[in-house]
Amino acid sequence: MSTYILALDQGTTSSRAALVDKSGSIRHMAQYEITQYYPEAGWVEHDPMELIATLNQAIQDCLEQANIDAAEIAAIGITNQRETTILWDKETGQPLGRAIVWQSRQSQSICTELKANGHEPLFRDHTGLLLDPYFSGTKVKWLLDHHEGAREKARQGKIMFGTVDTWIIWHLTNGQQHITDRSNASRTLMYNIHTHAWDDELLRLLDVPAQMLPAIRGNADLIGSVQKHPLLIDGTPITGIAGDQQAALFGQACFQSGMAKNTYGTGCFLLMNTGSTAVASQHGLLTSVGWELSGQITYVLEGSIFIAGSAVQWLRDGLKIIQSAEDTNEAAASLPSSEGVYVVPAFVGLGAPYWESEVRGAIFGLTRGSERNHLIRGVLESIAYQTRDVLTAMEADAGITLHTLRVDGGATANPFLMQFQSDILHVPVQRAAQHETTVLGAAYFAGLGAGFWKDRDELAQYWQSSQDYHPQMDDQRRQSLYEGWKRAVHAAMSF
Ligand SMILES: Nc1ncnc2c1ncn2[C@@H]1O[C@H](COP(=O)(O)OP(=O)(O)O)[C@@H](O)[C@H]1O
Ligand SMILES: O=P(O)(O)OC[C@H](O)CO
Repeated sequence: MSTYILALDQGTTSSRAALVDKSGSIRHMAQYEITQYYPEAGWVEHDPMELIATLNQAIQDCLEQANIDAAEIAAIGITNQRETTILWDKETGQPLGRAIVWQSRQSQSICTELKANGHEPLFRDHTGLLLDPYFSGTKVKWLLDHHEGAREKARQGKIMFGTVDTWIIWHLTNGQQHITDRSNASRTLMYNIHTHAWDDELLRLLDVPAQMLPAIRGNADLIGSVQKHPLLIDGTPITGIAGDQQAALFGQACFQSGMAKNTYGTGCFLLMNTGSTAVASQHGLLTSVGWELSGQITYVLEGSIFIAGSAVQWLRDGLKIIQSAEDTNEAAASLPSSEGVYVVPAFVGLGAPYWESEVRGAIFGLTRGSERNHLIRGVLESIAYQTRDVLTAMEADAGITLHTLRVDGGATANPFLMQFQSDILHVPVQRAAQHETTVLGAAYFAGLGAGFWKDRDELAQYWQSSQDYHPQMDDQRRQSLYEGWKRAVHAAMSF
């Protein structure tokens, strides 16, 4: 009997596998950390083989915990860190070096040159993105430029490109399927969000051969089936894929236009469902595909914040002023305010809505009385302020006012941060009862594709809030705190 959907989430810091049952609950989950490589300043890389090995370990643990046979898996759903770029040899399956991670800046000079040649408006119009090293396109070009003969081999169809979803599917299907989905494709800088195909004009500018690109599918399509996998049964269907932020939006049941979620992990990713309209941002946000279901495209507006929870990790591992991320709650709450201290955590530049890749982090407002807790509080507040920057831009772009923000991700475990977030936005914040909304979203896509669940209405019933935070701060204080943040950001940018 098929009792579970197996959902795989290959993220920036870890690989997870989860078994989700008919009631939409995660029954078992396992997680393995992956190694981060920093070969040069601003570069971040992963070992593609380790991504697969850790996923397999997680699958094995999950099956053991559940004490089930792999035959009980009805279908598989995949979600992944987006934009991260892998090239591999079609014959041997060997990757060309490491995966270039979304945070990595090694293709900055390619972006600068394309911008200098006036190409940014074209990229922006066709892809909904910007010329920033964040996205896959310039990473692919960089890899082809740095591996001798790779471009020619790619032209001959011997080298393949994939984001992490594509790489996982290649492995699950024993090299039978070279496929991505629209949500991942729409983060590559090579996909046209209006024609819904790879864009030849952009491929020419990037000098990327079309032969190396995967086929594109809808999010709950039958993508392929498992072949010769050490843990899974041959023929198990793969019926869902989505980039992790779109999967989290889906897992949060934000199915209606105007609904939004924010995920507080390594970075923060605020996504709003804009329905069938691709809203072109005038305020530094990105337009991407949320999902395609039954041939219907849903678009999203996205604000990508590069540093959020990773600034908390910096307090722990860099400054060593906390033992664990949880310590930040008590430290911040012990003060009546940050007393004018602002931390701008622009460690890898600033993403939305500023897109300033050269700016670096700064601390403002220190006095002789400033101490550890001010810094900790400043870091947590910076997460909330950056979210307000993005939400303000989003409301202006979409022409709507948000009534509630659904939240998920590791840092939502911090009550101080969640209350401050609600205060600074002046919007209620609802923490999802199922915290693992990303993996859940992948399961939902796969389950819809496999007929495990009937429709989105059924899934919407499973959503619950575990905690609601309501705004308590008076308008004047909110305004003056936020104005201080804006001054701090602009001072950092002009440094
Ligand atoms: N109680 C907490 N307060 C603040 N930040 C936290 C807390 N718990 C975890 N975090 C932060 O959340 C992040 C982990 O969240 P997670 O959703 O697992 O991220 P990712 O999916 O990006 O790996 C870490 O950067 C960590 O510093
Ligand atoms: O793996 P996460 O959760 O840090 O998400 C990474 C994003 O997909 C990058 O765009």
